[in-house]
Amino acid sequence: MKIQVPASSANLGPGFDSIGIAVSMYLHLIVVGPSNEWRVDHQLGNLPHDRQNMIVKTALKVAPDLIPHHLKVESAIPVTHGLGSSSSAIVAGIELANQLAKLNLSDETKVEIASQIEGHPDNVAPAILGGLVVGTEVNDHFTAVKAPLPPFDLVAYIPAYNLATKKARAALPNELAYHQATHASAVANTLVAALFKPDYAVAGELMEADEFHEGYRAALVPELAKVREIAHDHGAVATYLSGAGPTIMTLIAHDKAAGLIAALRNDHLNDRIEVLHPDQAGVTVDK
Ligand SMILES: Nc1ncnc2c1ncn2[C@@H]1O[C@H](COP(=O)(O)OP(=O)(O)OP(=O)(O)O)[C@@H](O)[C@H]1O
Ligand SMILES: N[C@@H](CCO)C(=O)O
Repeated sequence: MKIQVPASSANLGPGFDSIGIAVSMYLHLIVVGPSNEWRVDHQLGNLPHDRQNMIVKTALKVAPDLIPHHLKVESAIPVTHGLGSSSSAIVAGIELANQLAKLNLSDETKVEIASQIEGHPDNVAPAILGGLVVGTEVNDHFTAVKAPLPPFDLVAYIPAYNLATKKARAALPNELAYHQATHASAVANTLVAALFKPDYAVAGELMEADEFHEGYRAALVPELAKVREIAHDHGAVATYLSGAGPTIMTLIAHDKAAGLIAALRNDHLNDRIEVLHPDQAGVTVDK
């Protein structure tokens, strides 16, 4: 059995902790078979190979009586880079439990469980449902609503350095002044309206008008301003900090992506670049 989970790009500017899009970069979890102990083969650096691995821990949270299995993880999603690697691992763990214990979980239940574990739905909901998703917690449960799929390429500029979500969240203030909070929220509300209409000229402007997090994180990702400036010159829809960073995501028409990449290279922005597409399927299982 093979479980496929997409990476995801959260926030899209002001949609902090609530908006995210699934993208065409994948984690594959291969279930080799039952084993004496949990064993996770992977080439993802220092992550655990035993039951301490986040995928196994999540599966056991959902189905505590699962017998140990030998698993293989093949993932193109860089860890601690703002492409939702932890969410993809959590979603893989939930689906592993779902399949092995035959739980028949609904998408809504998977979103609820994953959001409870991750704390917010912006990465896990698109990783489960696919596409562009807006969600939040209210009255002790999570709600996620799918928006129209943006018809753009997503050019991911992926700096080599890691940026743990914990560190990027520590850069945020504890409080926002009332007038600032209401304005930041109004920008986000209008962005959501534009994404559902859809009106991508309006959405693009609002995606770059975040007041919740990007300003506080700018010093941690110095490339953001430069990439955004070059993207403007090449007709991009918008550039934003993907999740907690350091990946910088640019939404751009397919026929303009190559010109943007050439310009980034010309300006000595030499890090890894991936041209991604929205993933529509979310988590899938190949039995
Ligand atoms: N394939 C994986 N298997 C097991 N654990 C993983 C895997 N990928 C990520 N993790 C766990 O998730 C942690 C990284 O989570 P973190 O939230 O800091 O980064 P991210 O999810 O890549 O970025 P962001 O949330 O900003 O998109 C790792 O340190 C590890 O504990
Ligand atoms: N919304 C989250 C995404 C990473 O978990 C953040 O920006 O911190």
